Amino acid sequence: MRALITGVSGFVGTFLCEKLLANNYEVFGLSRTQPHNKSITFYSCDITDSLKVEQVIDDVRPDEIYHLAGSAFIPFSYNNPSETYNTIVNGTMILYEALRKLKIDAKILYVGSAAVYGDGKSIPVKEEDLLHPNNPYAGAKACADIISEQYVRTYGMKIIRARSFNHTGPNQSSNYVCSNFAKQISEMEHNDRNIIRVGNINVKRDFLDVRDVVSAYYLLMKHGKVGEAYNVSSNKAVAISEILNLLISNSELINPKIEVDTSKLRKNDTFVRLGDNTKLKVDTGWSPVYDLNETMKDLLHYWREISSKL
Ligand SMILES: C[C@H]1O[C@H](OP(=O)(O)OP(=O)(O)OC[C@H]2O[C@@H](n3cnc4c(=O)[nH]c(N)nc43)[C@H](O)[C@@H]2O)[C@@H](O)[C@@H](O)C1=O
Repeated sequence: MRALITGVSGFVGTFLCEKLLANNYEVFGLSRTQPHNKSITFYSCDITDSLKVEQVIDDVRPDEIYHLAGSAFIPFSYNNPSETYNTIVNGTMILYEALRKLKIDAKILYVGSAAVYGDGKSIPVKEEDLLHPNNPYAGAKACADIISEQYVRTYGMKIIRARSFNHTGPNQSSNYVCSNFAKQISEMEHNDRNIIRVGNINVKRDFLDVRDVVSAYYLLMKHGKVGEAYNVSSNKAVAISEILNLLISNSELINPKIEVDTSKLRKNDTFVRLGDNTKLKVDTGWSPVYDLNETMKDLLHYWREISSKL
């Protein structure tokens, strides 16, 4: 089986690559930056470069495509809406058009985001709920989600949509909340600083371990229904303050000070993001195996290794 991962060098792409290799796939990857795994065939390519994307698809002729490429950090999108829409919306169109033009009938997992729901009316949100994007990233993901459905209905392309909720784990960029706190804490274990800088820690998020997320993508590709959207979520909402407490309780810190850094506060931050994962479980048999405390321990371990080398 030949699988192409767009955005292969990113946080999730790296874990997905390992998962597919472990399942005897021939893995091909496309990204702007070099991948961690050297045993794949890698193409240095920007997803918005239509000519190059077409060449890659023609060369690889994949059976499966996991479409992960595109920026994922919501605050970046506030100041860079055009770039965000370009990589996510245009990038998705370029991929689908290359496949259509070359008549390649690959199965595709479009990796979208739960951010598309915004502050939805129902909690937990279900796939049939309306999309209410409240930032450029969420708007772009909503557009690409709709384009994906349209390409199934119009051209019969075999696209399954994932709507992924927050995820974390070792190797994640410190842009994201869990990784940011774990990094600060691991550094504080080695220096005299006693203040953790935070944004809004009253909001609630539905977190999965990245390793459970890639298992969901693997199973969705196998058993997900073409044309359908699936929440990839834990079904549990946790306050960011609870995440912080969990990390502190697994650390050597005693009563660190928590200080709000106003530059980390966001306009229109979604208050509660919680997803119903029944459809994913029923259609694919997926079930998460990592509990949040285990994930936080692994994340702390990852940052301690880095801090100890500084
Ligand atoms: C589903 C969705 O999930 C992710 O988007 P996100 O929810 O914005 O993720 P995050 O880790 O940046 O923030 C989570 C929450 O935590 C609050 N928060 C408090 N204090 C800090 C803090 O110090 N840093 C950060 N980053 N956030 C903080 C922050 O205000 C926000 O409410 C992406 O993967 C995205 O690609 C995606 O698709």
